[in-house]
Amino acid sequence: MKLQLALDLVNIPEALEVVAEVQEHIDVVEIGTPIVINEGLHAVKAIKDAFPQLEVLADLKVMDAGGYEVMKASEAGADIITILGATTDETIKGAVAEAKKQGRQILIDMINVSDIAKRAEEVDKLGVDYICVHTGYDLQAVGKSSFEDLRTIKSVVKQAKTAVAGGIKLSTLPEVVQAGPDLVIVGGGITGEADKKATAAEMKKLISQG
Ligand SMILES: O=C([C@H](O)CO)[C@H](O)[C@H](O)COP(=O)(O)O
Repeated sequence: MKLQLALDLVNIPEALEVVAEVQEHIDVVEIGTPIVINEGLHAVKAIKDAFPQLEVLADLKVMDAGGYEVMKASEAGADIITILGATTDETIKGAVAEAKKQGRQILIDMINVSDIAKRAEEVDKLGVDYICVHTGYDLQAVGKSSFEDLRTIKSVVKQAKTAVAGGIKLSTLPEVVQAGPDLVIVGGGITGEADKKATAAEMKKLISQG
């Protein structure tokens, strides 16, 4: 089980500072959608250049032009690129083909997919690397979480690795770890803490024990 730090509400210098603080306790750094919108793929390159030992995920949430977007993110140094589960199979197939060519991985973000079990079974057959259940900021704000959806994908996905994101904190991590995802994604649960390093270390410890 790996720990991914999601960086969303920072610029490139702030992102570099946070990763420097917690780098020994994380496996993957996510350049979140807001950073990509604000800074472009330069943010992916800046983190990969500074921390080549860490995997970098570009959270592009691609909805169209799958092959092209994966090619550009790969050029910037992304190891993993996100594609929306809500898009067409054609977009996902294009992304998977390009990722294989470039030696990169595809994570399917199931945000706002209504029938999680059905769509997870479908995308699992398209050769994707990860299927991720995700409660976005706007639904977190009205009290939703992804824990039930994680159990759902764990019961239907046969090929891909599973991931979970959305509002995970140190206090809720044990429940997540118990469900056994391959990748746990945490943003505000680390970046919102006064001692980011200690929080990431404690999370990594819980994950290693799980
Ligand atoms: O993907 C994300 C969100 O849609 C904003 O881009 C976040 O990276 C993801 O939700 C993890 O962050 P937290 O919810 O703060 O843990």
